[in-house]
Amino acid sequence: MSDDVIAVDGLRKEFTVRVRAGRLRRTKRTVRAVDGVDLRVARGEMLGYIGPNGAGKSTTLKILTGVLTPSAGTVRVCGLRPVPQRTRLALRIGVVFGQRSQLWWDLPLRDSFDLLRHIYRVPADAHAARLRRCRDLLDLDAFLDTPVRQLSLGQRMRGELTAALLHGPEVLFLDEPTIGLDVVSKQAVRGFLAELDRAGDTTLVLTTHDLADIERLCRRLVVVDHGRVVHDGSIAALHARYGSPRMVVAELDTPLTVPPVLPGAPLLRTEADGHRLVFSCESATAAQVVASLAGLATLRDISIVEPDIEEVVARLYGR
Ligand SMILES: Nc1ncnc2c1ncn2[C@@H]1O[C@H](COP(=O)(O)OP(=O)(O)OP(=O)(O)O)[C@@H](O)[C@H]1O
Repeated sequence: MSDDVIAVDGLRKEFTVRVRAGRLRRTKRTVRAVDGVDLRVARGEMLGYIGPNGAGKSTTLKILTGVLTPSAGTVRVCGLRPVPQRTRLALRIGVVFGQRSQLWWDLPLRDSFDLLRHIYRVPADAHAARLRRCRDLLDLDAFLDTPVRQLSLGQRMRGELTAALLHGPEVLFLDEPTIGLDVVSKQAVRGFLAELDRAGDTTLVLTTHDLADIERLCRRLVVVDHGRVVHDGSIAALHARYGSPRMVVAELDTPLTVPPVLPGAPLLRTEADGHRLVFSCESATAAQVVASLAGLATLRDISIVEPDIEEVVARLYGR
């Protein structure tokens, strides 16, 4: 039996929207938000789900969590059909939607956690152990007794993560969990998710516009655009497929009088009055670039710059 906790085949979702057609008339138009997505996520995987605005990420997450009914295709999460088996599914998944809260606005955070324990009927010792772990890893103690409405966004997000995990879900869905957070809170959230991933018993699906989240957390990246999957694989595979070469930055003792021409590695730019040369390793390896250059100049220092994921993704979205 396969151990996929998420199995999606031929998923489509269409919305009918009314648009103005002249001063008084309105006509209907169909928006295809998800257009034939196939996806398998294995137990314990951590998946980054990214794409430009309007690509269909939130719609897909809403379908996976049973909030929206698909127009076509089959969806199984923990072996369940999300909409018809929504109540059973709720016990097995956790959801953090950056824009929406599952906490009680006027209650202290601690009371929200207590209410959730009753709603999900979590045994007291399991609840206490999970809360203990979240308190430690997310540094909650300073604001556990503060009403939710008085929390900063970063504090609230740490509370949301805890709330989503107290019933011990098998899958955690996170929609933009670091949006709007300051650097410290972002680090806290990322550190916590990395720890959850290391522990290996929770499957994580994360949508984000912050590619640093993806780089730090996800081994697997799914890129969607116009409702379709355009890449599914590692970040390294993304770089390899969309051709973003590494760069070699060479510091020279003395600038060269003629710009060097190296096979397979065009010179991108010259900096520091010719003391620094930047090459792109198009078809040459970094080692070959360094070897060729060493025959032409005295090298003081060499560094290899890995391609920037932002650039690759921007290129991919622009296609
Ligand atoms: N309830 C709705 N009614 C009509 N159209 C909708 C609805 N929800 C989403 N859409 C449309 O479906 C498409 C996909 O939207 P979705 O919110 O899934 O994208 P997204 O990838 O999450 O975008 P973002 O990164 O901006 O959050 C968009 O064109 C959006 O306008």
